[in-house]
Amino acid sequence: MVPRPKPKLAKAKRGVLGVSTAHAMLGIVAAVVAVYVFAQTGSSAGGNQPGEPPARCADADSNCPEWAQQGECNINRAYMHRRCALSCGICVDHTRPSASARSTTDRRFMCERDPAERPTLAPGTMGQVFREAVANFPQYAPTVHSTDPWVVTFDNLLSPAEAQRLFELGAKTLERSASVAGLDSTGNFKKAVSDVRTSANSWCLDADCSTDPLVRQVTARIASITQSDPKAFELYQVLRYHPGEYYRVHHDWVDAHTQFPFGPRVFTFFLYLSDVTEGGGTSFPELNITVMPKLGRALWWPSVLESAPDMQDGRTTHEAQPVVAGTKKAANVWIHLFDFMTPYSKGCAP
Ligand SMILES: O=C(O)CCC(=O)C(=O)O
Ligand SMILES: [Fe+2]
Repeated sequence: MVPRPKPKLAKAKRGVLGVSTAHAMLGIVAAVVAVYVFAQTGSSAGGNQPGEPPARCADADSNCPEWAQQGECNINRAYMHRRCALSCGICVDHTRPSASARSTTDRRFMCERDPAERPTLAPGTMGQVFREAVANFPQYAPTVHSTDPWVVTFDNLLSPAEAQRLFELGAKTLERSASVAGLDSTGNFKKAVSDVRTSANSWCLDADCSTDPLVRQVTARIASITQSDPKAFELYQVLRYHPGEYYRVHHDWVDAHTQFPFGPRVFTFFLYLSDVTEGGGTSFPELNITVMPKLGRALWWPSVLESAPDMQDGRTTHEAQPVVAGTKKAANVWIHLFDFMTPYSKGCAP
C-alpha cells in the first residue's frame, strides 16, 4: 500500500476524482491545446492555487500514478498539481515523440477553439436554465430535488421502448469499466481496472449507434431541455450493473478536460434504462439526496458552479450504490462547456 502524499491538505471533502468517467477508450493523441496552454502560461489550467510555482509537466514522486488513481489529485489538489502534474493529467509533455507527431503550429491551429464560440452556460445563468426546463417540459414529469446546487429528475424522459432500444444500440461492446487518472505522457487517458467502479460500460461510438435516429431524437430532447448545443455532448456512455456492482463516490469533473477546446463537463444528464428490483440508487452524499433507478427516468445535475461554469462544484459528488437484485442499465450523457464533437472528430480529444 503506497502511503498518501504529504503534506495532507485537508481541503474540502471531495471523494475520488471522476476517474472512470474519462474517455479512456478513445485513445487519440490530443496534446495540442494542453501544449498550447502550457506553453502560453507555463502552468496548468487545471487549478494551481494563486502564488504557487507553476507545475512542471512531470511527476516528482514515483508514487504519483498510484496517488492519482486514489483520487488525491482532487483531495490534495495543490500539492498533487505541483508534484504530480503528469499523473494528474493537468499537462502533457510535448517533448515526447507521439505528442510531436505534427508540428506545433499545425496542432495549435487545428485544435484551437474559435474565440467567438458561445459557451453552454454563461456565468449566472444556470438557475434560469433549470427553472425554464422545469416549467417548460411538464410532459417529462420533472421533480426538483435541490436548487443549490440544482438536482432535477424527469420521470418520463424516455418511453420504455426508447430506453430499451437505447441500451441495445449502445451496449454492443460492454466491458468492465476502467478507472482513469489523468493523462499519460502522450496525451492519452491512463486506464486501469479498479474497485472504485465495478460495472461494465460501452460507448455509443459506431455509426449504428451515434447516428441512429433514436439517439439523435433523444439528443435533441436533452439539448432543448438543457438549452445546450448537441455538439457539446460527449458520446453516450452506456452502463450495466449486475448485483453487487457499484461506482464509489466520485465527481464527473475531469481536470484534464479544462485543457482541451471543449472545456469541462458542465452537466450530467443521466438516463435510467431499466427498473432495478433492489438497490442501485444514485446518491449525493453532500446533499442527502438519493434517486432510485426507474425505466425512462432522467437525473440532471451540474458539475460546475453557477457563478463560474468553468469551475468545479464539489457538492455534486455522487455514487452508484450497489445493485442488490436485478440488473441496472443506464447511460451517461455529459454536456461540455463548449463544442465537443468538432475537436473530437479532428483527433483533438483524449
Ligand atoms: O450509476 C449511477 O447511478 C451513476 C453513475 C455515475 O455516476 C457515472 O457513471 O459517472
Ligand atoms: Fe458520475
